[in-house]
Amino acid sequence: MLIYDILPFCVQTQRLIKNTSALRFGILGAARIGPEALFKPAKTHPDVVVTAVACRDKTRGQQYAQKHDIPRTFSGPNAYHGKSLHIYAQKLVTDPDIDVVYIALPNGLHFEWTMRALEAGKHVLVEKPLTNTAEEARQIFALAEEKGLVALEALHTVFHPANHRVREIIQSGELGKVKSVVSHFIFPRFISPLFFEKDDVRFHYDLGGGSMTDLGVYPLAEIRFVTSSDTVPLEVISAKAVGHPKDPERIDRAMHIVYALPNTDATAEVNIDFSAPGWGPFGLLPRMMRIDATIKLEGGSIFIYNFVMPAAFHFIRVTPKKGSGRFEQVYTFKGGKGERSWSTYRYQLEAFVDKVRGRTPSFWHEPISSISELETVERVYTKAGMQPRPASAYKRQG
Ligand SMILES: NC(=O)C1=CN([C@@H]2O[C@H](COP(=O)(O)OP(=O)(O)OC[C@H]3O[C@@H](n4cnc5c(N)ncnc54)[C@H](OP(=O)(O)O)[C@@H]3O)[C@@H](O)[C@H]2O)C=CC1
Ligand SMILES: O=C1OC[C@@H](O)[C@H](O)[C@H]1O
Repeated sequence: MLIYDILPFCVQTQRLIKNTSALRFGILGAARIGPEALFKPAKTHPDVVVTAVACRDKTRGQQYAQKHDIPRTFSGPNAYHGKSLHIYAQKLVTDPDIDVVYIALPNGLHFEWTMRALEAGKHVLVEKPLTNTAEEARQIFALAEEKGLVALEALHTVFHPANHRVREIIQSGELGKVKSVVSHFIFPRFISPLFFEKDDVRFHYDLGGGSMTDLGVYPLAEIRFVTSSDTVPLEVISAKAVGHPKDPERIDRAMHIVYALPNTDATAEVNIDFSAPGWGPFGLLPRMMRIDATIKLEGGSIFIYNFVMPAAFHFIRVTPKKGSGRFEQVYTFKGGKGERSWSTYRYQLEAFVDKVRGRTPSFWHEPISSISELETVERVYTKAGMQPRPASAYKRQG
């Protein structure tokens, strides 16, 4: 089970009549994230159909396709690795009946398969983090631009109106300048095995695992987005990693990071953990699951609870130093597209399709934001005394 499996997004499952020329998406990997990030949102988008999945294992691929109503399966052993063995994934990305490739593979494979899809002339929606290195991200956006294709890192949270509302409150100036931010994304140890597999892709260095690449990109994106500092890498003042038992030297189970926000003396502190131990005598008292951010400003504070899955439930508490506070919950944009039931992924899909269709999306997660996010991730690992995630061996073709 993963965190999104427990969310009540079922309201999104009503069926629509699709456009006859709807964009045909193919997913690489019979991935756990597929249903929440693409299949459910696609059900309410008239211009999206999911038509194919590539999977290493034939039986599992077929079961996945059947379960999620995906008409075509490309599968066979070792679909993603080796010179000739990647044939099934390559068949999907080069298939003339696919318009968009959705890359839901482990992080360390994102670069190669995004490049292969772009080389084949396909638009690409890539799971977060876009790549293992900032240089790889630059290559992706350069190729996408050269080919006139859309490539988007699926950093879905920044598409949701709740996070836009926090940014709007800060930008309005009602509470003055930002002084500090503190953010958490923490899974307590007692429930961690429910969300992460024993041998999870997140715990493999060669696959780009680690708490910073997996969990850390969310608080990082939130901090940068709400403080409008998402076009430059953040300076990392300090970063302390706790090693994961599977590979303690290279994989971080937890990270404590302090960033400097640009053009100000404000700092942002982040705590992330795949499996936070209990506290108190013998660590017997369990910790709470935490997904929140507190922004302190000159004139008060803003707290957002659940900036990662705000469609399930969230609240924004605004506490001015003078006067009374308030709570807000924001599920739609005023006068914009969207519905109460739309998840972060659904808003993201709307924007992605708008972009592919040549319309201006109401919001876009720009290439510069992805590149500078990855520069920051590299800085965090270096500061923490760990090797940044390894670059892919894949070289652009042609
Ligand atoms: N946007 C979001 O909210 C979320 C995003 N993610 C991101 O999505 C991506 C996939 O995560 P998730 O769905 O949890 O992952 P899964 O564990 O489901 O793995 C995804 C796919 O990767 C392939 N795979 C697994 N292990 C290996 C391996 N050792 N070598 C090569 N391929 C392998 C499998 O392909 P096959 O089916 O062919 O066996 C699998 O289907 C990650 O980048 C993650 O960061 C994840 C969760 C939430
Ligand atoms: O949304 C998420 O929550 C849990 C993580 O492990 C996952 O990769 C992430 O995207």
